[in-house]
Amino acid sequence: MPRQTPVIAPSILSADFARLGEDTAKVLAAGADWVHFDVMDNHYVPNLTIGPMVCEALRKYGVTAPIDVHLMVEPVDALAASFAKAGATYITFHPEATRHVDRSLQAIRDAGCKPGLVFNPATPLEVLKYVIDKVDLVLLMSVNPGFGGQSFIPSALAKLREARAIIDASGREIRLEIDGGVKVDNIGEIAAAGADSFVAGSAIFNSKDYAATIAKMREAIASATQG
Ligand SMILES: O=C(CO)[C@H](O)[C@H](O)COP(=O)(O)O
Repeated sequence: MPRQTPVIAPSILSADFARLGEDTAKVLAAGADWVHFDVMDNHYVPNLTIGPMVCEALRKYGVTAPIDVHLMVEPVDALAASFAKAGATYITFHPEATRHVDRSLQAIRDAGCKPGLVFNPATPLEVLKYVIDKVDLVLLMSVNPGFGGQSFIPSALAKLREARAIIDASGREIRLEIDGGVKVDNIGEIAAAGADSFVAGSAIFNSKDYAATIAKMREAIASATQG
């Protein structure tokens, strides 16, 4: 199956929360494809961020791009349902944060969203083989979740190759996303390892020129994967 068109998904965890609508619109106007929306509950991860009301507010502000909600919460189901109502496009969660992974995935699809699973750096991909027909997105964490601005964990490259083989063998169109420490200077090797969707927070929002940074990321992906 041909590789899906690369997607750049800036993590608004690194945006200016005092001007979230404006900063989100600015990064989309600069060429970003999706909005990556990190939800932290100070329980599953040691940090606290934003919930469904903020997702709904971004929709009301005029954001029409896909909103890629990454739930770092436990339990999962009630918040996933609220995010579906709030305008989420993708909703991903960590398999260890829910008792019934298959049921949680199905509930997200039944609510009209695209479901996905997220794997921490030391979490094996084993569960994927049982639910591969129910996921539209596989997200590999290349940092331990909870904070932006951490360094990329190199073992994520081998795990990307492993996930890519599982996805290709499924014959389904499933996106393979990477999150954590993604920068202009490593995004090429990350793409070559099999990722097609790239979350980047600090690399984009801490740069002076969002458009130039996103363009450099796209160039690095293209030169690492074409030919
Ligand atoms: O989920 C996350 C942390 O849990 C963030 O999306 C991720 O770390 C992105 O930030 P950066 O690109 O700065 O590493």
